[in-house]
Amino acid sequence: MTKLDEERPASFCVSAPGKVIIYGEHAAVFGKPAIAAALSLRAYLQVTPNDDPNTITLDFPDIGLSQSWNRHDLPWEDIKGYIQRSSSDLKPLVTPELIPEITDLLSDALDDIDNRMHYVLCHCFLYLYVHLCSHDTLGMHFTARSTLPIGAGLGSSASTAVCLAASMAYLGGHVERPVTGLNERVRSPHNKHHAIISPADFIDEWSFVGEKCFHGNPSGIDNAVATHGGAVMFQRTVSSINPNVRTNMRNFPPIKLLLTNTKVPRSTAELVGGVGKMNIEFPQVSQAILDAIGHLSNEAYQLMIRPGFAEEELLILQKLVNINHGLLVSMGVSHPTLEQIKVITDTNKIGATKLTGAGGGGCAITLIGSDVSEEKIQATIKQFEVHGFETFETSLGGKGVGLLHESDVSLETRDRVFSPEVFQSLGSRKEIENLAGVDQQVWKFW
Ligand SMILES: Nc1ncnc2c1ncn2[C@@H]1O[C@H](COP(=O)(O)OP(=O)(O)O)[C@@H](O)[C@H]1O
Ligand SMILES: C[C@@](O)(CCOP(=O)(O)O)CC(=O)O
Ligand SMILES: [Mg+2]
Repeated sequence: MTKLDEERPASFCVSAPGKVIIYGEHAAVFGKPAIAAALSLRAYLQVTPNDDPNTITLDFPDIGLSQSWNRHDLPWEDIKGYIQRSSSDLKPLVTPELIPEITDLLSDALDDIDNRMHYVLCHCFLYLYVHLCSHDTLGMHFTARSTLPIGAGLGSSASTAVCLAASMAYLGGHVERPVTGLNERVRSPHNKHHAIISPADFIDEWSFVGEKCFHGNPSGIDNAVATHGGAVMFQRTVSSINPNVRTNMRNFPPIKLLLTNTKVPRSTAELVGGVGKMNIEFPQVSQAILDAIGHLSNEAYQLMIRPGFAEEELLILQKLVNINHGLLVSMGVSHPTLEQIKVITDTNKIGATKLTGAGGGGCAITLIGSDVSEEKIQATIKQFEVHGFETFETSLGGKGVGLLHESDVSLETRDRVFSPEVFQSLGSRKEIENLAGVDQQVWKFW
């Protein structure tokens, strides 16, 4: 082995799922409980060494972004004084708000970016990079692909933030490689009473910072699901002292969901901002709506964990879906296309529909009735297609953040799996899943 080989950092890929919020979006931002589950649609981030170890390269073809920086041009010295570190192990600490001085110091590196979406992504990348990596981290090539629709309410921002946080936490030496395979149980459950944070919680915390870069005031539910996977009941703690409450729902009931994308673009930041305005304009009205959503999430949770979940529970869950949608409409976050989906599913009597995620376009979910025939569902999907809507087939409750290390991939396929060019050129969702996934069994999960 030559000296150069020894110094060459290893290639790896990280991946995190999107999510579907079943009850409680928007209210989650204000500390009300919400229920969400991981999707099988995921974001993938390939990280490979650059030929020039001084260059940091980003290729995010899903949004048409190619960007690079010389690592020596980042203002490491000026930023150093603003980064807070743990006194015990010197790991960087998340702060309740983004540090404006750091954002300001990064503005030179972002100067030449005039596309808003590119700017937000690059700011998020650099903000996490200067905290989690260092001047000495060799320049890598970060290439991202997602099988999730972007800006459609399925948490693409959070799964991207989780991939960025996980890759940098690993590069920066803050977390070890995961060791748990796809079908294995976590070998050494983290002791909650132990002072040291688990790798998954470290990634969760830093991806929350990434979500803040994407949309200002996130609740944390999306990045929690993208990190930990499965299905959760989540409640943000509005005081900064207590941690958020995240209850895993291991026995998530076998509910059948139809996930339909209106394909109307919208921005979570704007929709969350709109609800914030309503809260200031009509505080009592707004509070009553948010409280009502919190109550219905609690009711739904009790039903979902009831042993012997059956028809009776499903019917009540459907009623709660309808109430939840009505409350979201009253908050001004629906869209005529989402109402069209609701009219079609109600007319066809296939189930109860609500918007999911931030709304304003994006996706709706339909909780399908137990007696609805497959023919009826297919006829409804055809009707959606006429309106230009797209229906996704996806399963709920999958794995959270994972890592595929080059040493886990055979020598014959390694060059292909870790080639940025090949990764960027992949066409279909299946191609992305298969190449980045190789054999799914090889991935390890934190
Ligand atoms: N694959 C991706 N490549 C680059 N940026 C992405 C990707 N996925 C998500 N993003 C970022 O997330 C933003 C969308 O987030 P958001 O408005 O919260 O919608 P959602 O999270 O529902 O998809 C995009 O504008 C982009 O900045
Ligand atoms: C509206 C909200 O509840 C969910 C936003 O989800 P998405 O970005 O639309 O996938 C905001 C949040 O909880 O951070
Ligand atoms: Mg988002």
